[in-house]
Amino acid sequence: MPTKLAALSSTPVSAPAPHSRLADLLLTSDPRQRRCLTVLLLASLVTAIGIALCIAGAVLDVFPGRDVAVVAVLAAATMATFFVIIRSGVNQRFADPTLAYPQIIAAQSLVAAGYAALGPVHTATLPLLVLVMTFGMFTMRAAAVRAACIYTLVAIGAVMLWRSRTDPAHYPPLLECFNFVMTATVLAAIAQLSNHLVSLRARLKSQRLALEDALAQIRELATHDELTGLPNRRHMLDLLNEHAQRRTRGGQRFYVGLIDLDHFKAINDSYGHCVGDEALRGFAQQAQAVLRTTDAIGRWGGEEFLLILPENGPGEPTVGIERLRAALADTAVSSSVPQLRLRFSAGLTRVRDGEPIGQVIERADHALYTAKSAGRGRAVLL
Ligand SMILES: Nc1nc2c(ncn2[C@@H]2O[C@H](COP(=O)(O)OP(=O)(O)OP(=O)(O)O)[C@@H](O)[C@H]2O)c(=O)[nH]1
Repeated sequence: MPTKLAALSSTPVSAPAPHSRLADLLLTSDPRQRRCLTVLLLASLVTAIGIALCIAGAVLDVFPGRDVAVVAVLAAATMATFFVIIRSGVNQRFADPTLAYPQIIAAQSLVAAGYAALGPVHTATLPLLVLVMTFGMFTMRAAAVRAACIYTLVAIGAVMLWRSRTDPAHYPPLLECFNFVMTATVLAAIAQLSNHLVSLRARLKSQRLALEDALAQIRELATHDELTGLPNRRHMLDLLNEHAQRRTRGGQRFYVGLIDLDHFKAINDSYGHCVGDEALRGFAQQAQAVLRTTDAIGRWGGEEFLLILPENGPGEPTVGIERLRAALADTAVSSSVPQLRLRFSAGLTRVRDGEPIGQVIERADHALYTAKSAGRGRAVLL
């Protein structure tokens, strides 16, 4: 399309700070991977604190150190494995790259193992079951949260039953029954809450999409003419200023042109306003098809259009305009009035270095007036 004149400014990009380089190295620069790894690191921090407490408990002889050490090593190995899988990008091969479900299942299995190993202080692990499910609630589907809750209940129930039989001194059966019922109640509440959370997430997502749509529409309306779809006057002024600024930094020279459709009032008067609108759309389509992709055309107002034509080596700037004139002589711009042909006059001028844009437009307008006075259907270069 000949409306694309944007060239990237050469703003220097500053080097990232050392801490951000370290964060990129550890967590990658991909925002999604980063989110997964950040959650995993948070879970690892909780695990590390748990392991530190276990070491302290074992040193103080609060519970048997050997079993707890096995669970601690397993926990550290599990976290490290998930970190490697996500950091290396292997997780991208799975349907859910967050790996939330396998992580939750692994974490709950470790908590259940910790429950079995911690003897006299085993109930301290129960809040961890809730914490792990809370991690899952924010990312998993409601069905996956339900399945994870059921798995957790079965795993912890089996451990409670096993330990109340093998070590009733530290796992009194009655206390275990109480723990089991309480755990089941909390997990059921979490499963229920996750339903609300999922519908809330869905609502937020659809609101975000609607907002993005509205924003895109507003942006389009602010910069484009509704009838022809061409850039509007304000956008063309922005493009003109961009070109002028680029020129001061050694960019291309350029011409500015004004096109005015000839006897357009007569089209409206003879065939009606709708045909007039159709003709304006037809003109815009032809102009976009015929002009160079480096040229820009926008609706300046009514039946007047503004052109920006970068100078690509020696040659007449009117070549593109004459190509457009020839194309319009051959093209029907209204389906209801197929014999209707558009003619136009054009005024062109070369932008002088450092010249205010208003002055350039005034000169182009003067050139256009000269073309009109000279009998229309022509281009004048001033
Ligand atoms: N259908 C339609 N007509 C428009 C629109 N904007 C401006 N016009 C019409 O364009 C016509 C311009 O008329 P004039 O300024 O007299 O120009 P002209 O008839 O083209 O005559 P010359 O420019 O001297 O050749 C007016 O009748 C406006 O109503 C539009 O969006 N749609």
